[in-house]
Amino acid sequence: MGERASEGEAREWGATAWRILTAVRERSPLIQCITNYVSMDLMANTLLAAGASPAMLHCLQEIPDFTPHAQALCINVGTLSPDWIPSMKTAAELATRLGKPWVLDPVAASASEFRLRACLDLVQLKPVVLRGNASEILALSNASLGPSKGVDSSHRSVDAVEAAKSLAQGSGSVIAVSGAVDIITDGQRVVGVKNGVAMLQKITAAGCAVTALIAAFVAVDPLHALEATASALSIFGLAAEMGMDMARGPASLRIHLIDSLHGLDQAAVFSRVSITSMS
Ligand SMILES: Nc1ncnc2c1ncn2[C@@H]1O[C@H](COP(=O)(O)OP(=O)(O)O)[C@@H](O)[C@H]1O
Ligand SMILES: Cc1ncsc1CCOP(=O)(O)O
Ligand SMILES: [Mg+2]
Repeated sequence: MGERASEGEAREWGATAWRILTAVRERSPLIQCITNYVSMDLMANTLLAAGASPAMLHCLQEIPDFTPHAQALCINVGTLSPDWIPSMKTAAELATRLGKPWVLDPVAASASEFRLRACLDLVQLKPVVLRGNASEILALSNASLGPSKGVDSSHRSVDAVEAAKSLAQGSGSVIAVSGAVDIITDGQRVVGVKNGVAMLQKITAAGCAVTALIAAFVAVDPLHALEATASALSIFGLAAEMGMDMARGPASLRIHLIDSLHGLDQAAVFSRVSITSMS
């Protein structure tokens, strides 16, 4: 796989990421999040810092009234229990029926048969994008439980490229595998994102937060889900890189990441977005 971006390609990706971030800031899309208890705060603050409008609504009775008003939906199974599943499925079905993009985060998909089954059922409901770590993508692609470290990955993203392509081809979703290099594929094209810092792994719900950011980016550019996904991962990683310059550890990185995302300017995006075609 050739991974060197030409200068022209790098410039184009910078322009794409900036265009989509600007659209999020200008249009402030409403993002409905059905997400785990751990992630609610960081996810909502990440969306706000990017310019989007978060709503953490997961009550089944509210979905028919509320989901039609959202520009995108983010479903995350992190603290799953059986009573959450009807809300997730109803919202996903409604979003798909209304032509609204929805995004799935299959947290700890390989932790149990119950969770794996729920994630595979949700994949059937056609998320526009599915973002997980390498262990989660491998479990879904093989439809089997693997070695599980719970919510953290025990695999490298680069070792899940073929699994991601096969899952994308089987599901019709764009698949993103996060890690040191984020891999994004629609089953044909493969793109890599190098922005980010290793210390993100020490902030709980960093993955959940970037999945919600993907939902915001896809909300304003639903026809280019792969580009929107790569851009969101790159912008989040870049905010982390800039936040890291001021951070003293994971707790302060969490704060500086949000500040950097809020303040991100065109010069930084054009010069530091690192997205390359890998196929
Ligand atoms: N080793 C790393 N170096 C740089 N960025 C990383 C690294 N590992 C994860 N990230 C970034 O951290 C964020 C969360 O990814 P990840 O830790 O894989 O998700 P999860 O928390 O769901 O397991 C992503 O933006 C990803 O790019
Ligand atoms: C620790 C934990 N336990 C259940 S959900 C959750 C948060 C996981 O967040 P992420 O996948 O972004 O690390
Ligand atoms: Mg996760």
